[in-house]
Amino acid sequence: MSHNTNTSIKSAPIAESGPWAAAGEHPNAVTNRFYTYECVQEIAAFIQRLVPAKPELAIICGSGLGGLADLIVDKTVIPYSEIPHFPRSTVVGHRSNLVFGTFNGLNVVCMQGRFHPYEGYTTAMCAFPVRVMHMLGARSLVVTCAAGGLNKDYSVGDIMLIKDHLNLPSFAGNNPLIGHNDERFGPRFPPVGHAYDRQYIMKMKEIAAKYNLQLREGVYCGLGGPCYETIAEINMLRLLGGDAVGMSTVHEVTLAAHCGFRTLGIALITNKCLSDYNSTYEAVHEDVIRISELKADELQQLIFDFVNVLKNNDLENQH
Ligand SMILES: O=P(O)(O)O[C@H]1O[C@H](CO)[C@@H](O)[C@H]1O
Ligand code: HPA
Repeated sequence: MSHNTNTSIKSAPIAESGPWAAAGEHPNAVTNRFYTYECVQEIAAFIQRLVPAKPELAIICGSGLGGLADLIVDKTVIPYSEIPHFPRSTVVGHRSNLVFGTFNGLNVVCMQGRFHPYEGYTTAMCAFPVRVMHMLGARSLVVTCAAGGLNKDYSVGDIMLIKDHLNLPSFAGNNPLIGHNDERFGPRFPPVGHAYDRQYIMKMKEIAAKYNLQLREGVYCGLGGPCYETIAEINMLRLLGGDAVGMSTVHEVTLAAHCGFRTLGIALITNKCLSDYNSTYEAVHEDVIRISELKADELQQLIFDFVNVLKNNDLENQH
């Protein structure tokens, strides 16, 4: 009896790679769950051979917001599939390219497509490109995402600057920094209370004011997904102080804070989170993409102008 059980486990190494990986059919068929410092170095060296110019700003594009990368000039586009050890984006609205070039005159690296835990990647795998971009030389990060509006004052299409986050997977022991800490990346116990740079937030508000645009400022709740929230969960997140909810960003910003990035987080409110049991509305990804694409120009303009702040070094406490 026990012999048979062992035999069947051996022939289907689920813990290693999953049955789909054995068949080689699933895009997430990855077995390496951790990226060592040496692995990040290998990836950075590979990229540097293709793109010698040092990026100063890293940008991560959220769902439906990848059009920003198309505005980069003198571009080098490296598909994730051509970068050693890189995962692939599998979600509609996320392309799978690392794009280098200049944006408003500044050297940038842009993730045109991100990775989410619900795609089957660990949070460490989802976030590790942040370390690659840091190793390439970037010290400022702009993270964008689509999010549901928990705050009842918010409307669809609002742009929310993220002032803080609730990393809910981390509450359940799912933090990208779990495991061996390589001090070359950052400290074992990193502070994250100021993960979202206050000066960047203030500068972005000033920029928006020039366009008579009122930006929201709030707390982003990061969940694992892929289900949108139940009504009870929406009510709970509101009680916890959440203003917007999504399935990304928090693990990326955690690694960014760990390695010392200054980060600006921008959430586009693509749908309202309704807590009325009589309402028939449900969030759907098609709406998320549609609203993101509708508002992309506005967001791109704000980030374009924000680059002037970085170029002119128009900041205090630059570290
Ligand atoms: O956070 P981004 O990648 O913008 O995407 C958001 O949109 C998807 C749900 O519609 C989820 O992946 C959620 O996190
Ligand atoms: N919930 C979670 N993630 C999201 C949502 C939402 O309502 N909208 C866009 N991404």
